[in-house]
Amino acid sequence: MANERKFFVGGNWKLNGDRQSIDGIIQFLNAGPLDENTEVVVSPPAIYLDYVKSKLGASVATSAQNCYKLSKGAFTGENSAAMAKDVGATWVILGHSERRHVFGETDELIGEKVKHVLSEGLGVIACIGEKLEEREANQTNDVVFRQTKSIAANISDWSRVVLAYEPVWAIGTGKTATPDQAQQVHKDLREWLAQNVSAEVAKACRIIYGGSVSAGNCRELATKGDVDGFLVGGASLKPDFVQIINARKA
Ligand SMILES: O=C[C@H](O)COP(=O)(O)O
Repeated sequence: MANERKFFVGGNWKLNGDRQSIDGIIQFLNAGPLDENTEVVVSPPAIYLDYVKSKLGASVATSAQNCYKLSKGAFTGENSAAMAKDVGATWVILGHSERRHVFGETDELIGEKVKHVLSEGLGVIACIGEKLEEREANQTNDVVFRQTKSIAANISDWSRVVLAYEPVWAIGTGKTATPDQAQQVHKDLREWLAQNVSAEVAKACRIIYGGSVSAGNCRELATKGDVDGFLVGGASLKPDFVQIINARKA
């Protein structure tokens, strides 16, 4: 069933890239061609945000991979949304599973960051997702609803939020959720939004999938009615990313 949500594809480069490899990524992105019906965002390491923005064509936006909950101060090693905005970024990824599980970020801190980033005028790609043991214990919805609840409590403007469902067991493992598994969670999340936020937000909010998305599996995933795009890790560093951006193109 067609809907009015614009397909959204983000490339999360994680802790990868140097000027030489980044030049290669910029080259294939600028060459495209990229489906104009897809909103495209790339998220380089913060150190390269300015460089990437200065070289990319205007149709691709940039995002920070994280930021602190305040705009400045004595917080050695952190970056802020204000700084990302200053170098042209329009989005920040928050709550990525690596932030949650490698760096110990809590639902509470992620909620505070969501609130802060929106107050700075940027968009938020808010990530949620269950671990393998949680899925096996039938706790997937409990986990993603709990994570979404603490994000939702801090959202002042849903038009600047994209929800990224990324099952932890599928990230970087080559083990993708099946299109039906992804669709089921996305549908359940949309129902949660309808019941806990509003029918309008549930209808308009993009819910994107992340976890071993590739040129080979993106088209089938993209046929699912509640899959509104992707957050891509490893494959966003390769020319395959163009095929993923174009997953809905005939
Ligand atoms: O943010 C992206 C996700 O962590 C997915 O990464 P991946 O495509 O390498 O599995």
